[in-house]
Amino acid sequence: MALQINPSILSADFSRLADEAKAVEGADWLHVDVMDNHFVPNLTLGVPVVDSLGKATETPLDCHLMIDDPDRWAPQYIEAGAGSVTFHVEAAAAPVRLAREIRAKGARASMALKPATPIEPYEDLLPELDMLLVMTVEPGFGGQAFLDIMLPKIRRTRQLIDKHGLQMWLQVDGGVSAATIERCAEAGADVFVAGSAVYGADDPAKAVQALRQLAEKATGTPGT
Ligand SMILES: O=C(CO)[C@@H](O)[C@H](O)COP(=O)(O)O
Repeated sequence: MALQINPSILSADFSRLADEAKAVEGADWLHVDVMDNHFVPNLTLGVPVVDSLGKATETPLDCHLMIDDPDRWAPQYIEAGAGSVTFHVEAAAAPVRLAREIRAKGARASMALKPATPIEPYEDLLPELDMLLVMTVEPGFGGQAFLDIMLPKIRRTRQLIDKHGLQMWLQVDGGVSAATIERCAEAGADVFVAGSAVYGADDPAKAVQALRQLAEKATGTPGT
């Protein structure tokens, strides 16, 4: 299991996005939070910004769609350069069809669960996915406190992935920091999104390295 750290640009300075993306080169993916002010009560960015960001950095883009109607919009994010597209199961009309379409267009297909959405009803969908995202805050804003009560869901998701012998990744997002990443890693997460813990640090690249070391220490696993 390779551990990955994905800085979230939600906590970056939006007036200098290209520089902020370059500041974390060496991270595995750049996490891009797309919010529409309908699925979540916040508005961030859309397809044209993803298109520009992809041209400004070598780091692949991990686009997290916190939007209504991802079935309609996801393909446009792939065309704009996203290497991984996460849709929320609570918003998707046809999650299996959407995951297959994302893969067919050449991106990694990922599905997210809000804190109150259980994993168990979606066990049979796991083989259709390259990553499952367990939200560890209510989606919508950076800088929120990590929800400890999500640790059992992370553990149960890891057990289901292993039970089916899948190679898919298990991502956590929200409140991930030096204080919480080890618990997430011990519970079985292998992809860690961190916004304020990276962009709130004096040196974002060093913060990425420090988080990686903590996750590796917790699992005894070398990262990528
Ligand atoms: O999706 C979201 C919030 O909805 C996240 O990606 C946040 O951007 C993470 O920020 P921190 O909690 O790490 O500050």
